[in-house]
Amino acid sequence: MSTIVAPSLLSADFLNLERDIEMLNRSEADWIHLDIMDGVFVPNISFGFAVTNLLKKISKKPLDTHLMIVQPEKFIKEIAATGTTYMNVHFEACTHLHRVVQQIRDNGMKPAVTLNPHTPVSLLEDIIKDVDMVLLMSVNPGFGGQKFIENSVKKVTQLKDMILRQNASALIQVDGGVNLETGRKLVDAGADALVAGSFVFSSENPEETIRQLKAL
Ligand SMILES: O=C(CO)[C@H](O)[C@H](O)COP(=O)(O)O
Ligand SMILES: [Fe+2]
Repeated sequence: MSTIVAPSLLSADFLNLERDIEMLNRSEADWIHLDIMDGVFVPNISFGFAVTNLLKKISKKPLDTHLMIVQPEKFIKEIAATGTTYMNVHFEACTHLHRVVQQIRDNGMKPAVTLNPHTPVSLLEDIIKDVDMVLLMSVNPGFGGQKFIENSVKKVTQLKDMILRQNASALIQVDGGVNLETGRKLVDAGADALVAGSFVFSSENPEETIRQLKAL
């Protein structure tokens, strides 16, 4: 299976969003990654439902929504209405993660849990069989274009071991500072899906960059 590639819209040109979505539609990208930030969980605010509700009209790719917000359970119905496939909630933002995961599934979406760089993979032992994907942050969430944290490669290996040991089926996704060099290390360690923002959108030929990431 080739690597799943989910370009992050955070680095797109917001004055030409339709043009960039059409480029992603033409490309080999598997999903479109949407970064929603609230200015509380992370020190930045990105875009909200006004944008995501328009995207479903023109995106031909499944949506992968990464919620960097406190109390994500408050917005499950609104997120479901955006037509997203994956709803990624942060482990650090959910007191009752098991309940949130169930509610996401009950609302027709695939639940995914996201870990900050400092959160140990071992904390997923009792939830791994209930989620469809784990998103490991390889930068501190909040901004695109940051430097990859090398310790993330070790976390992919640890997570892969846990998934195999428990006979679980969760995909491993990594987000932050992904390029061909860091992507190679992550895929070799067991990553199934890569998110890439600045590397894709600041390249001269984003479609070719997506193709190269998929070939890793
Ligand atoms: O979740 C995110 C930021 O919090 C983004 O998905 C991520 O940073 C992508 O940007 P880049 O590939 O430029 O690091
Ligand atoms: Fe993200």
